[in-house]
Amino acid sequence: MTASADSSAPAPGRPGLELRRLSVHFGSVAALCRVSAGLPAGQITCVLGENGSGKSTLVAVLSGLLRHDEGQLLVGGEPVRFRSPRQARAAGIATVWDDLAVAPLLSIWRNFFLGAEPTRGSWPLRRLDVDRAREVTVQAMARVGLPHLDPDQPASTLQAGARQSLAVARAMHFGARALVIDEPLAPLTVAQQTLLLQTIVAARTQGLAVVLVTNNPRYAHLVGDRFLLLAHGAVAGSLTRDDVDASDLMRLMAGGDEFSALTEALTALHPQLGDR
Ligand SMILES: Nc1ncnc2c1ncn2[C@@H]1O[C@H](COP(=O)(O)OP(=O)(O)OP(=O)(O)O)[C@@H](O)[C@H]1O
Repeated sequence: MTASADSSAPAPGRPGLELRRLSVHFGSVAALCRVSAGLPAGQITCVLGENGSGKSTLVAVLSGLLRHDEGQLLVGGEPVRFRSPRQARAAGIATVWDDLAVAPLLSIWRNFFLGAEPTRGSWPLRRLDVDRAREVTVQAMARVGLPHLDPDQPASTLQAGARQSLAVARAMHFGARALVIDEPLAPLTVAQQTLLLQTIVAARTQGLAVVLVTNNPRYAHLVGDRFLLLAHGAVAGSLTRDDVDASDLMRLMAGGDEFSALTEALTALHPQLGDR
């Protein structure tokens, strides 16, 4: 499997997420200002923008760390306002953080289940089904591009990229409807990036709504189906893969006036686009 976008039809999934005129303020600063966007199931939506454009704020809202103060976040068509990350997870939104919370000394399979281990037998003789846990972990990791993994290795032996894959495999196994990935800040090797992209594509193929926050347009263009461009907390463009190529995205990301001018030019070229 390559890291390029997979054109095969995604598996039918549950409805994705939608933002409707969603705003978040910090005092007088509008970190997000009336942002409307669909984040559909079975598609990878890349959120792009300069520093301070509102990307982290969007991740915080989706993952339940921050509450929006105006507008709506719809999950499967239902408006929600999360009070905690636990509520976001319960609604099926899995967030993969850069500084991923893995328990480094625990085995990979322990990290995979973290409190949801399979058991066998019935009470009072119920006990952990370690063989099953190992088997499920190996299968789930293979689905995201890491076959033949030793599930007994400590999670600390996984490299960056593979640690994100573990979190994604876990989210897919436990039935998440959406996956939010904040691009790793640490530089990844080409192999690590390829693995992460494979993992993201696997989640899309399983029908999850994938939201990938990145500063890297080339990276985004490799896998993205849709591109949500933020500038100063507002939507500066909402484009599909057919509307832009990698160099358009790169120029859009170049910043400042060029960013706005090119967004306007692209929007004019595609009158059906704009603030969707
Ligand atoms: N806790 C906060 N208190 C006050 N202002 C904040 C807070 N968090 C973010 N902001 C402001 O909200 C705006 C959006 O910030 P945000 O961190 O979401 O942008 P970003 O696109 O993620 O930037 P970066 O790529 O640098 O992380 C910025 O103007 C920022 O200064």
